[in-house]
Amino acid sequence: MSKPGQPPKQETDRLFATERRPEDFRFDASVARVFPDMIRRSVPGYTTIIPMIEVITEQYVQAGSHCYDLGCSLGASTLAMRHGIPHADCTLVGVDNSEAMIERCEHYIALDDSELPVTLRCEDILETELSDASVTTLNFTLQFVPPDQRTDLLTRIAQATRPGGVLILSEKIGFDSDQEQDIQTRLHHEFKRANGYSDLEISQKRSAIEQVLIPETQAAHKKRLLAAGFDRVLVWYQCFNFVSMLAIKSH
Ligand SMILES: Nc1ncnc2c1ncn2[C@@H]1O[C@H](C[S@+](CC[C@H]([NH3+])C(=O)[O-])CC(=O)[O-])[C@@H](O)[C@H]1O
Ligand SMILES: O=C(O)C(=O)Cc1ccccc1
Repeated sequence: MSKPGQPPKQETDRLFATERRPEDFRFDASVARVFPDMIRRSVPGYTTIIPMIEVITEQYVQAGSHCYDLGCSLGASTLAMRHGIPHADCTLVGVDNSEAMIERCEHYIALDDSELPVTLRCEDILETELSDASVTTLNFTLQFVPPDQRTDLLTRIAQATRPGGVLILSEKIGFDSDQEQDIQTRLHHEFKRANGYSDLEISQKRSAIEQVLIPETQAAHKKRLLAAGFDRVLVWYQCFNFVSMLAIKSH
């Protein structure tokens, strides 16, 4: 790994460029090494969503509260939250169960010049302790949690959230209409092609994530967020089949 003060070495994502045996996608060391390049070239809107997480955090963070970034990977959303928190008495916690991600994330946090302390936990977000929260982020993480465990997690988040607090939830979504599903999937694949991915890379990645990234419709997400204890849910961003929602707990 890199020395303190130096950024971890980042590589271009070529993980699916040559023929591989079919295997489920995992957040291991080879993914962590290419992750900034992979997510920027694969998720339409990611480069807009990250700076907006700072703006939303600034709007909803409360003095003396806890802020959580669940599934923080290398800390892009964690750092956006950090820059949006003006209170020195807030606690910011990043959680990810991939050791390779957390290890590299520590370096990025150390290189950032904000003074707010960040606690990183290498833990399962289904088990991590949550309390007294004002802003929680699930930036493209819930999609990797098995669907039958999503309600429990969102209920725990809602219960831990103060009145007036929020959850920022970004997800790859699915559509009820097969026609819309086909159009949005095609546009997403065109986005990847425009970013230099080949047809082989697109199709091998698609097979690798099929069993681990389970999209749901926007309606299913809204319904679950309300059932979990949030009072208002709105979509603040959509690009093709990728959306970001804001779930708000009333005062
Ligand atoms: N049960 C779990 N417990 C803990 N971590 C988990 C779990 N399941 C998945 N993860 C972690 O969630 C992260 C999802 S990536 C988030 C991007 C980041 N938010 C960003 O804004 O750059 C999104 C993507 O790759 O599409 C990975 O680091 C997993 O290890
Ligand atoms: O690459 C894709 O096709 C995606 O749907 C997004 C993605 C981004 C990073 C890891 C897994 C999935």
